[in-house]
Amino acid sequence: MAQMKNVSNWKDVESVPESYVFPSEKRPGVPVKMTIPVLDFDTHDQALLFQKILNITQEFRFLQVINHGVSKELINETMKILKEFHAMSLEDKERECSKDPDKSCKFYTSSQYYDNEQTHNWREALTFKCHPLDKYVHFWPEKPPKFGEVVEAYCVEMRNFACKILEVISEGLGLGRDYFENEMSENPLLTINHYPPCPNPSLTLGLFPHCDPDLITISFQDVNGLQVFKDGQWIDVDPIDDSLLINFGYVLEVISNGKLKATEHRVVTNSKTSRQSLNYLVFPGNDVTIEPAKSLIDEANPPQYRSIKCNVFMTEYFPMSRDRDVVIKYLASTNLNECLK
Ligand SMILES: O=C(O)CCC(=O)C(=O)O
Ligand SMILES: [Fe+2]
Repeated sequence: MAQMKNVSNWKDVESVPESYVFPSEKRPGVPVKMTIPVLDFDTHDQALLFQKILNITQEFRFLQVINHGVSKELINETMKILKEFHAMSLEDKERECSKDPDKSCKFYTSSQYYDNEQTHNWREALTFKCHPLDKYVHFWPEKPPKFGEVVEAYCVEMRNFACKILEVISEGLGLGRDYFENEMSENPLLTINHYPPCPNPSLTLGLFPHCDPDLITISFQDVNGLQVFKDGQWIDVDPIDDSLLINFGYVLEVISNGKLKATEHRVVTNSKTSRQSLNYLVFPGNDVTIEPAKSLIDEANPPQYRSIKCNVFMTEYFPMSRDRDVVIKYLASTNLNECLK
């Protein structure tokens, strides 16, 4: 059965297995092309930077950032080592990711809820906690050689960049410089998605539509496939060289009381080449209460979302339908049973 799950072993499969065929209304269709403006991060004018972030995300939902300060060589090396990881045998990958009984490092096909999915995603993923590094690195894969060295350096750079952009956002929202420091961003996760070539991309999705359940996600992709939902249409987010992509998650939407909305996105497959994305997801600590920031609330701006403990949201988000309307209703409502139906 494990072999059946592993799409990367399906190089010789000529047709898509039935459990990976999405119902017709959810299939990719024809995407719309649109150029997402580029955000140059190399500036000292933080207020202007925030204004640009607001303008771009309100219209295009994703930020495409250049001059982000993360070394191009390090990104390339990280991509290379992770491609080597994904090229290993299923047995090796599973063994390398099973060192922590608390599962801070996992390898899986489709999603972590494979057995409960109606349709599977055409992907496999490696995900692990990465802060503080010395708490988690010994649970990471040790193969291929240099995995730890390269990925540790990448996580340090990602954390630096995440702190910078969160500082711009918190200042811009009027929350002060350090609102997202410490426990608000203490639980980052690196997820590496691998999407093997698919014999019939018109029937499948690499990843179903969803918004991330975090503060922000910083991603790198070298092959097209990511799409964003905008004004009722799916738009291709084609990467430009060396840029990092940023999207907002539900936690930021709640804290900003809806000023910064979580971005609905999905991934389509292709028949020619495999695709890999590096995704650095910034989560608060488990015990943090997620709620609209008090300073953003007054009579004219009542809270749009309720207070919820981060670990409660995470436990209930993953088994929930990923439909944005369902999750928003859950976050806005006080009646849990009603939402989880
Ligand atoms: O693979 C991608 O480009 C996006 C991945 C993604 O959306 C996720 O892992 O949450
Ligand atoms: Fe995502």
